[in-house]
Amino acid sequence: MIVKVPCAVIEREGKILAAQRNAASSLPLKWEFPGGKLEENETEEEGLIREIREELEVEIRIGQRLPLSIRDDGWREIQLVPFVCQLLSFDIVLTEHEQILWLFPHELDALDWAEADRDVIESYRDYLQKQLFL
Ligand SMILES: Nc1nc2c([nH]c(=O)n2[C@H]2C[C@H](O)[C@@H](COP(=O)(O)OP(=O)(O)OP(=O)(O)O)O2)c(=O)[nH]1
Repeated sequence: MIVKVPCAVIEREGKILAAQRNAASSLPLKWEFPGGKLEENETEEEGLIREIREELEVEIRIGQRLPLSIRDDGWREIQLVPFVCQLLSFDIVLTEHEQILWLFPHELDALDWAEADRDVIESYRDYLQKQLFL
């Protein structure tokens, strides 16, 4: 079974939003990019906008799609689909996460990320590097 999970690399003033999963979830207290599994007949973008509304109660604008990061759970393959995003509203309310942090790209490594997210961080840094030469 393949499970697609769009997630948001949300940028603001050069920092990125990192979110800590709650203690009762799968991957308890691991850090992740907010997002979640798609519902039936949803596009990746629709699902991501819905999940961010549910989890953070804010609106986003979706930008560049980054490469998939795949994690094999044994019984399912999680395909993390990261998108670089901007906030369109700013009053974040946490409904599911333990906490969030805004960190500069070089600070991200210090957190205990969900395994699949390490590749996302790498892809994001590659993306930033390319932006410099546009
Ligand atoms: N949203 C999100 N999920 C991630 C990331 N990295 C990562 O391995 N995952 C995993 C955790 C979950 O197993 C799945 C996302 O599922 P979800 O957020 O919609 O719901 P869930 O905790 O109820 O999922 P589940 O494992 O209980 O099925 O993807 C990430 O950066 N963001």
